[in-house]
Order: sequence, then C-alpha cells, then structure tokens
Amino acid sequence: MNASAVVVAAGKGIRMGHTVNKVYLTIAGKPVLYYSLKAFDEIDWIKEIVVVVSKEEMEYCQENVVKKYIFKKPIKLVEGGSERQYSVYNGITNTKVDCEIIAIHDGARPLIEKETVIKALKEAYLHKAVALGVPVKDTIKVVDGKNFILNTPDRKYLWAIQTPQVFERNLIIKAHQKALEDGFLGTDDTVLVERLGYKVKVVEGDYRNIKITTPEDLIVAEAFLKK
Ligand SMILES: Nc1ccn([C@@H]2O[C@H](COP(=O)(O)OP(=O)(O)OP(=O)(O)O)[C@@H](O)[C@H]2O)c(=O)n1
Ligand SMILES: C[C@](O)(CO)[C@H](O)COP(=O)(O)O
Repeated sequence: MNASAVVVAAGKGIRMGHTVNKVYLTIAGKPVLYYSLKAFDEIDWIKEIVVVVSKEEMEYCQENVVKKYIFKKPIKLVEGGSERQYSVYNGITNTKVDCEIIAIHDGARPLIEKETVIKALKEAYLHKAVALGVPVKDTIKVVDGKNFILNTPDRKYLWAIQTPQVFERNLIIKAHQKALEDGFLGTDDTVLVERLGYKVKVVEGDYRNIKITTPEDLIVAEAFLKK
C-alpha cells in the first residue's frame, strides 16, 4: 500500500488556555505532536508525513519537533488555515499524487497506536473511507438552547468518532472540494464524504486515543503513557 499521513497541528488550542499551542506542550518530556507523528512514522505503508502548522509556528515546529527527534519518513510542513477543515485541505492537496490512501490525524491525539492505524489503513483499502471510533459510554441527550432535553437517541447506535480517518486520496480531495464549493464546514472529514453519498465504515478504535483539548487531558495522557 502507498499511503500518506496528514497530521493537523495548526489550531490555537484556545480551550487549553495556555500561551503555547497545546500540540507543543510536553507529556513525559516530549511534545504532544511528537507522539502523534511517531505511530505513523513506524508504519511501512506510510511513505510521507505532511504536518499542517500555522505560519507563525512553522520554524518552531521544524526546530523543536522535526529536527529534534529522529523520524524515518520524510516530513513536509505546510501552512494551515483558519478552520481545521481548511488545514486538512491544505494537507491532503500537498500529499504526493501517487499516494492511494491518506490517513488524516489530529496532532492533538498523541496516544494513537501503530496497530490501530494499521487496522484503519487495511479497512480503508477495502472500503475507501473509514473513521476510528468507540461506542459511547454515557447516555447522550439532544438538548435545546435553554438546556431542556429534546430527545434521547438509542445509545447502541452512538459512537464517539476519533482520528485517524482514512480515505482513498481522490475521494477525500473531491469531498473537500465539494464542501468548499457549498460553503459547508464540518467538524470532521467523514461528514464531507457522507455528503457525497458514500458509506463510511467505523473501525473500533481505542478509548485511550483521547484528543488533548482541556488541561485535565494532559494529566490523563501522561498517566496512559506511563503505563
Ligand atoms: N485551524 C485549525 C484548527 C485546528 N487544527 C488542528 O485540528 C486538531 C483538532 O482540533 P482542536 O482540538 O479543536 O484544536 P484547536 O483548534 O487547537 O483547539 P481549540 O478549539 O480549543 O482552539 C488539532 O490538532 C489542531 O491543531 C488545525 O490544524 N487547524
Ligand atoms: C476530528 C475530530 O477529532 C473527531 O472527533 C473532532 O471532530 C475535531 O473537533 P474539534 O472541534 O476540532 O475539536
């Protein structure tokens, strides 16, 4: 398989409330982004890693992540956009044209494991579009603007979706282009493929693959890493 990884790290980390972008905060002495890249660097099918970073942090990322740690794969830094979706679009359109499959991952998910990525890549080869996910453990409610419950979806159909999300290259580029044309902004990449009428397969991931979003997530991530 000829695959590329696109790791998005161009956010601002506002919910983390730190002066430094959360992907550069450290867990057990290394930046969050280092761990998010490592699982992809170890997979033979992945031929390159495109890391999407903000213009202001390009040099910082090059010096403090790319050059500082040893990676086997070529790492290309490209500029991000004002929304995650625009950052992803810039990443996927900067992958090599001969790659068949693209795995899109949040730089803020450092606990992703190599075996889980491989499982997603294999499924994407068969189904063209997949997302990692885990069955939700809580009861989920749909709530109105005044905090009154509108309805309670049946939990057996609810999954919390993670990254990586893995797609055939042509399909995901087409899905992003259509979203751009329509002015549609999604919170993940599978929704853009769903809009094209394609079936997306959910592959069971790992509850530990959390997204570092608020300060307590760093404590949880460090605890998992130490285990
Ligand atoms: N314009 C953006 C926004 C987000 N991301 C990336 O998308 C991932 C998931 O987004 P999120 O957790 O929302 O990160 P931030 O946008 O940085 O966080 P916040 O919403 O709290 O500002 C992160 O790795 C983030 O760096 C990005 O590349 N470009
Ligand atoms: C793509 C994602 O990680 C799937 O759970 C998530 O939707 C990103 O959302 P955010 O609003 O950028 O945190």
